[in-house]
Parts: sequence; C-alpha cells; structure tokens
Amino acid sequence: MKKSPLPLQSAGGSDKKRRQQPHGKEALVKLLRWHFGHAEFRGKQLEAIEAVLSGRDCFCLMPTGGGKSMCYQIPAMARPGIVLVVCPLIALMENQVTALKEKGIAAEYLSSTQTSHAKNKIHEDLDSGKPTLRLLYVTPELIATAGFMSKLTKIYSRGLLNLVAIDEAHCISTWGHDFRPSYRKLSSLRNHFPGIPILALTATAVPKVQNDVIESLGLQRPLVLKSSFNRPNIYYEVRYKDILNDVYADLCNLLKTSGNVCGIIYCLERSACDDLSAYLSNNGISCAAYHAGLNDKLRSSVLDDWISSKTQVVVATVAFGMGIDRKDVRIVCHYNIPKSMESFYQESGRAGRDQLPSRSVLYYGVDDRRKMEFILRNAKSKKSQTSNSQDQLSKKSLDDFTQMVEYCEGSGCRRKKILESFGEQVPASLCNESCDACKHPSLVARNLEEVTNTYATRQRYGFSHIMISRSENMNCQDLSEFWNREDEASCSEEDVSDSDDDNDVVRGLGRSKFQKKSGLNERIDFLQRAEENYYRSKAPDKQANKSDKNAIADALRESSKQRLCDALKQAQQRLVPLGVELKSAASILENQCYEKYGKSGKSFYYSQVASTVRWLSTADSTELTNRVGISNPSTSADKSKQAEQPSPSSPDREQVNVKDEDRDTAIKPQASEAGPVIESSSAQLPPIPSFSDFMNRRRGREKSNDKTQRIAMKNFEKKTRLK
Ligand SMILES: Nc1ncnc2c1ncn2[C@@H]1O[C@H](COP(=O)(O)OP(=O)(O)OP(=O)(O)O)[C@@H](O)[C@H]1O
Ligand SMILES: [Mg+2]
Repeated sequence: MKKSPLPLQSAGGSDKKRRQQPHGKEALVKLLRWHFGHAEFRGKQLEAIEAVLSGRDCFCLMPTGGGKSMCYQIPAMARPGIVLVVCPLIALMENQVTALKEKGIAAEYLSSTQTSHAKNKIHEDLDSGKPTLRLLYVTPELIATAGFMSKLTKIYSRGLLNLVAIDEAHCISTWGHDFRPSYRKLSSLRNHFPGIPILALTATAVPKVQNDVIESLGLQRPLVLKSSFNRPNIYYEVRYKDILNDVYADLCNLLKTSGNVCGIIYCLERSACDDLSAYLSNNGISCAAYHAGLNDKLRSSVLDDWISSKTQVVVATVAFGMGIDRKDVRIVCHYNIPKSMESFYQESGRAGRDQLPSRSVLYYGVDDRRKMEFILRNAKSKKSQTSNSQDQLSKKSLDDFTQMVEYCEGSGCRRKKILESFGEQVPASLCNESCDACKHPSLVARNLEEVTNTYATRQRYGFSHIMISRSENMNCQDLSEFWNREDEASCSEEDVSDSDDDNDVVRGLGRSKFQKKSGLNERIDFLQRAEENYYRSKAPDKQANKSDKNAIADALRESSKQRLCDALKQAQQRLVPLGVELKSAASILENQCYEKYGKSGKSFYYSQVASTVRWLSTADSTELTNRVGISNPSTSADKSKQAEQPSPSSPDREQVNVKDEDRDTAIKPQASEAGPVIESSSAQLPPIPSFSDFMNRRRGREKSNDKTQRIAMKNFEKKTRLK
C-alpha cells in the first residue's frame, strides 16, 4: 500500500530552499508515526536526523538493535530526492528494502542478483529528472565503479542527492572486526559530493575504530553521537563445558526450559552446526542449521522459516550475521567462545531487539580457547600484507581475544566487562543483577574453582595439549566462514556478489594454500615449514652484524630453559615415563636453539624455542630421547663425566629407542650420537627434511603417537575409575 505523502514531503523549489526547510521535532515525530508506526524517537535518533537534515556530517554509534536505520529512513521521507545507503551485504539490503516496500515507501537496491529488467527500471527512474525513489541501497563495490559514480554525479548536480548513509561503517577500519577492503573506496565520497551530509552508523566501534572511521570517510566537523553500549534487557551468563556432563543435553534443556522460544546458537564449525541441530531436532526442538556450506536455496529457506516462526532455533556459524532482524529473539547461545568482544556483542545483541527481556549464554571450554588462540595466531589475511603487519594483527587479534577469555574466566560482572571493553566506565550496580556473576556470585565462583581443578587434573594426566595438534575434527572448510570474515565479509562470497575485490583478496590459509579437504594438521605442517624456511633465510651468517640490543640475555636463556622444562614435563606426563632428567634435557634443547639462532637475534631465538615447545607437545618417546640424547636417568656426577668425555652410544639404547624408520630421518639428533651432552656447545639441529620426507615421517609418527595416546588415555581412565 502506497501512503499519501505528508505535506512536509512535498516541498518543491530550489535545492537551497529545500535545505532550509524547517524540520521541527513535531513534524519528524509525525513522519515516524505515519510511516513506521512508532510513537517516539529512541535514544539519539532525533539528534542524528536533525543533524543530517541541517546538512551536517554525523557519526552515530548506537547499540545493536538501537534503531540506526531510522536515522536515514526518516530523512528520506522528509524531503524529495534520494538517500543513498551503503550496505555491506545484499541480504541486508534485501531485508530492509522489502520491509520498506511493505510500508509503501519507495526503496530499491542495486545488485548483481537482480534481473536486468529490475535494474533497468531503477536506472530509468534515476535518469528521469524527478525520481520517485527515496532510498537507494547499494554495495560499496558498486559505488567504486565509474558507471555508477557518473550516474550519482548527475543526480547530485541536479540537486537530488540528499544524504549518503554508510551503514555498518566500522567495516571501513582495518582495526574493526568486520573489515571490508571495499569500504575503503568510500573515502572519495566526501570530496565528490561537497555539501551533501554523510552519516556513518555503527554499533560496534572501540575508540580507535571510531576515529579511524571518521578520518577515513573524511567527515567534516561531524556531530558525534554515542549511546551507551549497554543492553539492559539482555541477561548474560557463562556455562563451563569442562564441568558439564553433557553440553548438548544442557543446551537442549536450556532451550526447553526457556519455553521453546526463538533463538540462535552460534558454533565455530559447520559440522558442529549440523551435528547440534540434528541432536536438538531429535530431542523435540524446532531447529535448523545455517552456514555457508549450504546451497543458496536451502539457506534462504532456513532463514525464511526462522523469520516466519516456522522454526524456532537456528544453529549457525557467523554467516548468520549482520542484518538478521527478527525482533523477538529471546536467547542467543554461543557454543564456542567468539574471537572478540566486538563479535560477541554483535552476535549476542541479536537477542531482544524488541527491548524485552532476553538471554545470552556462552558455553566456555578450555579446549575451545586453545583452538581459537591457535586460529588467531596463525590467521593470515588481506589486512596483513607484510610480516610486520601480520605480527601486529595477530597480536591485536590475540589481545581482543584475551578480553573474551577474561569475560569467561573472571568472576566479576559480565556486563561491566562488555562495556569496559568498549571504553565505557560504569559502576557494577548498573547491571542490577542481570548477569550470572552479579545474581549468583557464589555459584559462579564455585564453578570457576571446579573448572580450575578439572583442568589441573587433565594437565596432570597430559591431556591438556590436545587438541590443536591432533584435532582431526576441525578442518579448513569447516572454518571457512571464520576465514572469510577475516578477508572480506562475514558471510559467504555469494552474499557480496558485487565484490570487485575478489581478484586481489589475499585469501587466508584456509582458502588458498590447501585443497578444501586438507585438515588442520596440514595447516600446522605448512606453518611450521614456513617458519623453518623463514629462519633458514635468516641464517646466522646473513645476520652477523646484528646490533647488541638483539643480544640474548642470560635471563632470557634461563626463562627459555624453564619453558622447555615445563613442556618436557607435560611431554613426560603424556608419554610413558622416559627416564629423562628434565633440567638437563631442557638445557640441551635450549642450547640447540641458541646454537642455531642465537646470533640471529632475540626474536629468531625465541621463535625457535617456541617451535621446540610445540614440537614437544607432539613428539613421541623415540623422538624425544633421540633429540635430547638421554636414555637413562643419570646422576649429575655421571653427567659431568659424560660431558667431559663423550661415551660411545649404547647399542642397547639404539635398539630400544630408535625405530628403523627414524634412523635416516632428518630429525635424528647429532648430539645423541655422542651420548648425553649437557650444555653442549657443539650441539647442532638436524638438517631440515624435504616436504615429502617430512610428511611421510609425520604419518608414521601419527600412527605411533595415536597408539601412545590411546595407552595414556586408557591408563587415565583406569586411574579415574579407581578413584
Ligand atoms: N523509535 C523507535 N521506536 C520503536 N522501535 C523502533 C524505533 N526505531 C527503530 N525501531 C525498531 O527497532 C528495531 C531495530 O532497528 P534497526 O534495525 O534500525 O537497528 P540497528 O541499530 O540498525 O541494529 P543493528 O546494529 O543490529 O543493525 C527495528 O525493528 C525497528 O523497527
Ligand atoms: Mg542496522
């Protein structure tokens, strides 16, 4: 139904006249009621609307579901001409345009998914001297094309461009959590269209991102409007996977006791979405999985069913992202810890957009934490074209993630933690007992204690290193939304089909370096080899003139020994007792690192220590004893003797510890040939194997490691049963 225009809209006349037209509060409220049926403006909506109607640039930070869209939709109704809205996703544009059309508002979007007939109609309207369109939604990629830009320039020169609104503006910042390279292209708009206000809108921007957005868009004297990030209607809670008997059952029960309400469950991996969704369906919950691995048709039918309440719960990856606007989502669960507070805020913020009481429940597990740390440490994306920026990015991602870990592992108010991470200082009383830590502090403290104990027990039995190195369940394809998000957008490529960035996007490791089916182990291998190559290219002789500030202090060497000693301890627990004297073995390993990279500087040395620690988490007994060259516990007196006088290698030891397949492998240690050498200054690292040798060795090792792990697991189970 097309509504008759309000008198306010029909003002003709010159551009200047139109801009000077008064838009008092009353008239604007009238528009809000008439077109959208809302009684009053919320939060800072009115201020933003008045600013842009007066021709001023505006940066608007409002919480998720705060009603940012209204800040450009009302100006579009306030005067004839066009409001151009830049949106990151086609799905998001489609949703908004459909909703506006239902209200009788002339809105369209331009994208590659439309038929040429539909596109031509829009272009005809734009080319006419008097377009009927009020809101035109486009992707940032389209703006960057010469054809569209010249069309826009024509509209502008006819005085018909009223406002440029940039939704999800944080996408322009490399520091933001959803960086879109194509958003960078919007920086020319300010100069192209002088006098036309630009409105930047976002829900998630830490101060650094806010400044970056304002600067990148070249906003001039913008009115900066910031609302609190607080979502008072959301109750925050963390549940601990490590102390739950059955996480699926707990989740199922949670959904049932919440009354079969509308919900979203976020998982890190696609396979987990499918699996969990099947479990919940079998247990009587109306739900479906949603991820970029499903075809278009299936995805949109899952979305439609959920929007129209045919299904209540969607189990999704982050592909179920921006622009999902169902107001009555009562519960958002995270089955895995998100990568940053910004992501968590966005995702949990999809609950309670109708401002009614809602819930956010995060299931936290120590293994999930490690998995995420591993992913973030090794993420490679377009953002980081140099190793330096790669390091910075990785550090930033890990810092961001630390906030999320603190949210889960701390016993303080969850709401306060969220708000503080966005730079808001608030008293804990603000929460009003609407998080588990404020409402049930002793229960949370007890849970945390239990988690700590459980974790310590697992570590004691050597199962804590798990899982990154051996996780066979996690593969690159399973995580591809995660990697996509790093590179381009928070959903699959087809959702950003206007992208002209595709060619130059440097895809993450998960997408470019491996076949789709390759797994995490290959990824680890790849990274390790890359690391080795990197070090090789920086061999000591090439680095001879390193300055003194790179010299390795004794204290650093001591702490590295300690680190290696700890890693050895864990390896001991994981494997059957090795009879290795830990401190001596740690000294040998540290010395190897020092010998190899000491002269190259601190960072090389330190990385080598780190990679040795990693190696220790997967090495089997044979490799370990071979490398450190100790087969039997020895007294310190023995050791010093041996150090002075290398003993011939024991045939027994070789028979017992060196498997045939390992005899000619690259990692056969030189030091072991000469018996145990403590603080050996001549220790050398083995030559680096060829890739195929490396892979063959690894396969062999995996078989024997699996066996060792099975035995260790059995022992652990026995011990637990005995207890
Ligand atoms: N003044 C208002 N009064 C009541 N409801 C409103 C008002 N303004 C907007 N809304 C409603 O609030 C909901 C969220 O609005 P909107 O999608 O614009 O939020 P948003 O800030 O863009 O959120 P997100 O960050 O998730 O994109 C919508 O359903 C909208 O109709
Ligand atoms: Mg929005």
